[in-house]
Amino acid sequence: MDAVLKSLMASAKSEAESAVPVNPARPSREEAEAAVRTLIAWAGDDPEREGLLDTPKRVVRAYEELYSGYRTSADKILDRTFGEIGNFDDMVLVRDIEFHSHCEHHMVPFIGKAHVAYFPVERVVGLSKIARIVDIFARRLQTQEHLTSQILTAIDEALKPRGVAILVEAEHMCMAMRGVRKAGASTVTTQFTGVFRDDPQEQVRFMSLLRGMRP
Ligand SMILES: Nc1nc2c(ncn2[C@@H]2O[C@H](COP(=O)(O)OP(=O)(O)OP(=O)(O)O)[C@@H](O)[C@H]2O)c(=O)[nH]1
Ligand SMILES: [Zn+2]
Repeated sequence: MDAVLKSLMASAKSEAESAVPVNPARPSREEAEAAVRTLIAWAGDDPEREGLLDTPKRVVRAYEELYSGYRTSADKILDRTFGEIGNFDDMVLVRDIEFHSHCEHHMVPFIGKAHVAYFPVERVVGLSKIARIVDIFARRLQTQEHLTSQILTAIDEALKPRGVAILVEAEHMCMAMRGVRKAGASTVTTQFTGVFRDDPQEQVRFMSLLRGMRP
């Protein structure tokens, strides 16, 4: 295997875990565009025809956005917290955080919603930051399980709350558009820490709040 590719793969692995992803072996934009031209030709079309001439540029720009999570640190997002919460010591739940990610097996989208709850200790984080954390990890190559645990761990480590609960539901296009072709099948993953893990009653409350009071 080519050395650049090898080091790319090694750094991509460490990036997925680290707070500030760094990839010293990142290919140039021109190399990325050339790779898109190769894939177009391999699919069977002519990359030189008019309609496809600008496509490699567009695809690389789209990748910049879809995979922007490799260049953002979850720690930075969560480092601003607010202390004026009075006597509040109960669950904060952010429901229905929609996300788009790409499965690391086929690089096709999986699309769904994340629901995240935590029990703050003295300080809370801005609600939008929970959604930003979901986006950071969603905008990487993922499995749904890894996405679920990365979001949970980032919140758990940064806020040190009494507990974190997460439920992710998604439809995987690799199952809908190709392979087994089961459109409409959804995958649900959950993970709990602290009081959510230790107290089944809190898991029940989390699940009922997810279902309850829908507009
Ligand atoms: N656990 C898990 N599996 C996933 C996820 N996204 C895709 N997959 C599965 O990854 C598996 C890859 O299986 P392979 O047998 O290596 O690849 P494949 O021959 O393309 O598999 P098929 O999709 O069954 O055609 C498939 O079963 C996918 O459904 C995910 O987020 N989590
Ligand atoms: Zn897949």
